[in-house]
Amino acid sequence: MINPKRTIEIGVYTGYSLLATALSTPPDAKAILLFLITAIDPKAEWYEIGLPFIKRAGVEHKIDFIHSPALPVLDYLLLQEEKEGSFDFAFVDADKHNYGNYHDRLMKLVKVGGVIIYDNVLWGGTVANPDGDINLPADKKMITMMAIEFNRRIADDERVEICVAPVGDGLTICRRVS
Ligand SMILES: C[S@@+](CC[C@H](N)C(=O)[O-])C[C@H]1O[C@@H](n2cnc3c(N)ncnc32)[C@H](O)[C@@H]1O
Repeated sequence: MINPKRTIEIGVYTGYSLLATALSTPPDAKAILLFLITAIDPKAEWYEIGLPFIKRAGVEHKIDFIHSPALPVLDYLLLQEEKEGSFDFAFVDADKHNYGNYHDRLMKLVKVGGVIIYDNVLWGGTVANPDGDINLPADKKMITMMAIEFNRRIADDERVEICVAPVGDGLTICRRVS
């Protein structure tokens, strides 16, 4: 849809969504031999499990895997003026309590017209009825409340147009419009 060339992946795990992104970057990306996808996760051992499949798919050269929590990496990218507005796409599927912090940074890193997707925004459906399951453990309930707050915040953010896709655990597709 947006023909992404430079992308950010926050939360890699074994690289399932990363591989999908890598396969969807344009074929000419291969010719210019640049790292196109900045993929960030503090657990390198999980990425290494998926890496053979990424190699087999012939897209490893497109990926700059950064073994770190995402926030300091995003802040480092923002120190480089040329990185502002330089990304076409970001996929966020990591620690839920930082989604708001990621949004603040990604709104500077992703260009106007670019897309950010946030995963797990429905949090098992609990966002629709946070008091519905009294057996929900406290840590899960806390994430429910964070997801509600994040969803409200994104809905009120005039810099983006959003669409919540009720697939899987809920994806918010967010297009930067200003
Ligand atoms: C649900 S998994 C990601 C799944 C992946 N997107 C996929 O489709 O296979 C969440 C990942 O977020 C990572 N994570 C947790 N805290 C993080 C942080 N502060 N910064 C970046 N990644 C983080 C975890 O290590 C884990 O690999």
